Amino acid sequence: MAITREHVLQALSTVPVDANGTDLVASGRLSDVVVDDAGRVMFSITIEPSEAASMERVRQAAVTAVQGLPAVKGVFASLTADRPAGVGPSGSSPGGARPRSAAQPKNQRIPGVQHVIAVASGKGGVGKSTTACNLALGLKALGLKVGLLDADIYGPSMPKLLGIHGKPRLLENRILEPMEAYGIKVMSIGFLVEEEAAMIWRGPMVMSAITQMLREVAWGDLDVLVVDMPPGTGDAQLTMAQATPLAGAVIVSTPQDLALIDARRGVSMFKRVEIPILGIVENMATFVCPHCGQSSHIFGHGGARDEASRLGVPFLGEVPLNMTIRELSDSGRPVVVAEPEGPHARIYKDMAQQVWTALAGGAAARPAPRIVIE
Ligand SMILES: Nc1ncnc2c1ncn2[C@@H]1O[C@H](COP(=O)(O)OP(=O)(O)OP(=O)(O)O)[C@@H](O)[C@H]1O
Repeated sequence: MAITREHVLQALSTVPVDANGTDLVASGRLSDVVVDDAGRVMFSITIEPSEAASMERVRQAAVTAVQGLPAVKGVFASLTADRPAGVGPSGSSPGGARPRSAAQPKNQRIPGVQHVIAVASGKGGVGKSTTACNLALGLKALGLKVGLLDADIYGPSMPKLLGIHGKPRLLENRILEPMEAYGIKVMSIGFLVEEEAAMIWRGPMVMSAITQMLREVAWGDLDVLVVDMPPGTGDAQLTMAQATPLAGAVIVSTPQDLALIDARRGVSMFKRVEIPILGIVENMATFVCPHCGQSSHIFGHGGARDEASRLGVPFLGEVPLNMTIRELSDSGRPVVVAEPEGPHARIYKDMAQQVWTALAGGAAARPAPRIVIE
């Protein structure tokens, strides 16, 4: 018998949330309950930030209750807290103070993971996921142990980019085993929910889903965990910044003015939460005609380099607009592994080297202190 929403609600109505015995469904804290065709169940529980610890027990009880239903193949439940007062829609808070929600784990390290870096963009479609994936493989090519977390909940692309099929295994204590491709460990919401269901992950649910994917996955020992962020500069990015000690962020932009304005916003958002900018990448910089070999600058050229220098952050390189990059990505064989000695792989490997040098030096983008001899 297929599992339905009603079955799930019935199970959740047996879970008490307070000493008076109010049940989860009656408490009004339950989000919409989503059940997909494969029998996986998703929901979130709304809490006050101060209730994070006590309500975690309720979340676990809710998971247990739903898991006990026949035909349930998986449960993804999260606690969500409203934005703290004073934090605007783009995540800004008056006076530039670092906004925090007590519902999120605060900057705890992920055991075994040396450095977590974010790959971000101010807007969608600029090639952030392509860059994150090839940068991760470039780091791997340096001999490092690398993980890749696809936190782009709105449009997870790593399963396709890396040609990964199947579902991650559930280990003990609700911990997921990451998938593997080309020698890197990979986790994506795309492994857990169908594409259409991913679109349901909105607003506060996104925050909690990201922290779960960071912490409830057996990453093991990693030198670098690369996180492909959702595009934009909103809550999900701020959650990320707050949930884990990010060693730095790489910002991807195309050379267009509008993309650059968004990239600038991305840089300032990370700076506001004191996360070093590892550098800016210009993607789709030049178009080399496959027929005549002539280069043209469809979106303009050099804008990101200029912007990086204006903002005082490193410029990590420019990736041309190239059909091979696109075709290989579409077929699940990223260019760094498909053509490891080719010119495009070289660009990503150089990028990886610069990022690793900054990380290993511990300096990231922090300016060295100025020594004044008097
Ligand atoms: N340098 C490039 N040359 C050619 N095609 C590219 C390049 N970079 C990315 N693409 C293609 O552009 C499309 C968007 O890229 P990608 O998914 O990496 O962008 P994104 O910024 O992560 O998008 P979203 O925010 O929508 O997830 C993909 O089809 C990808 O193959």
